[in-house]
Amino acid sequence: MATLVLDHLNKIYKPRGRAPVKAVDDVNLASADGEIIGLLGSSGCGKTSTLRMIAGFEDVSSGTIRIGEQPIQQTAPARRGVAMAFEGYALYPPLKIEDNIGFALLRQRMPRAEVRKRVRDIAELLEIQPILERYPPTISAGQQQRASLARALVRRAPVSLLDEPMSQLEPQLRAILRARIKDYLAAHQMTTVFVTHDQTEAIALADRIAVMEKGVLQQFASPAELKERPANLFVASFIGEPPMNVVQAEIGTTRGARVVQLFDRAGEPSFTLPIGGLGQDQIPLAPGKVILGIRPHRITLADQGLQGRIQSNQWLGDQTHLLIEVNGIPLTVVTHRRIPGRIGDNLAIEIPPRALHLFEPASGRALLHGGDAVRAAA
Ligand SMILES: Nc1ncnc2c1ncn2[C@@H]1O[C@H](COP(=O)(O)OP(=O)(O)OP(=O)(O)O)[C@@H](O)[C@H]1O
Repeated sequence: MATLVLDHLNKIYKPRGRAPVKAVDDVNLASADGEIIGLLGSSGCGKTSTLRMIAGFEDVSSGTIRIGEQPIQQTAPARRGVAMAFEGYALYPPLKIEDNIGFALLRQRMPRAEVRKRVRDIAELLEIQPILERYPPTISAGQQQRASLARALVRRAPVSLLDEPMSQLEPQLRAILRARIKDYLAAHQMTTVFVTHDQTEAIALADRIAVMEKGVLQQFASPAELKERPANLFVASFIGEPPMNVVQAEIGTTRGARVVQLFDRAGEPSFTLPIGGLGQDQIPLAPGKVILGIRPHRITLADQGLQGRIQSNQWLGDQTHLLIEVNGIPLTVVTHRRIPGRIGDNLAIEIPPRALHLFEPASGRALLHGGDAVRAAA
């Protein structure tokens, strides 16, 4: 167990004959001891480059990486106290899976019997006991991936790095292993960074998630915080399934009361929502254009309220996803009830103040989270 710190970390690739690529842009991040961190973002956002710099397989362009108090970017990969599970597995073909997994422990001169026990235990956890006697080229991609993961986890290194550790596994097995891996990491207090582009995986496994986009760390926070208090419109739209509703809007006043005026896709004024209680004391909300975010789960169905028309209605077994058009604005709504309405039927909704998130149009920066303002006013 150790802390991991990334301090103004940058990676610029300079491919021959092509323009330089800034893959990692001034990333700052500090883990707690034994913390599990998910690096989450879409393809090409710099997750793997960050992981490979920590492991020592990629040079740092500038900035510092520290494990504990120790800067490590000049230290050889094998001496960093880092164990990595590679996306491409990187198993040694001439060694049996058991020997692949135990290799680093034997090199540390751990007694053979102890290595064997540790390897057997991790193999059981990852359900690969039946292939321990086999060689890498003779097993499936999913088995190779679990062998590679076992080889990293068995070491209980100060820092473990896992690159898309379960991408080859079917969803059911992935969900089971996720829970077991989380237990294992917590039991051994293993500081871990794992890369994923799957937000369900990030939310299930991580204590905190670092959301990256275009090499820039957008927010580093707990899953709940990312949902309730997204730092900007990118995080707000990226985290949450189905994604947040995003509507052009304007803060104004109607008959002395503060409201947010929503606009439809053609830029025509649609309906207004009262926001009298939000941010009244702090007054962070000057009149003017904003982007309004509304989480689908926070919209409620009501007997009376905003009148809408159903555009789609899907029951997914445990929740209903509705698309409801309210005066030219389509809104996704999620409810855990089964809703009988058909396409074209009328349905009324309510959008409580705590459902609202307001963002600055130019920068996307969050201005106000309705939940915070409602809590502050209570
Ligand atoms: N060796 C390289 N030379 C030049 N550019 C590179 C190199 N490796 C990565 N890049 C570029 O750097 C950026 C970040 O790549 P990186 O692999 O870190 O992203 P990622 O988030 O891990 O993506 P993915 O999820 O697809 O693996 C991308 O634009 C990529 O094309």
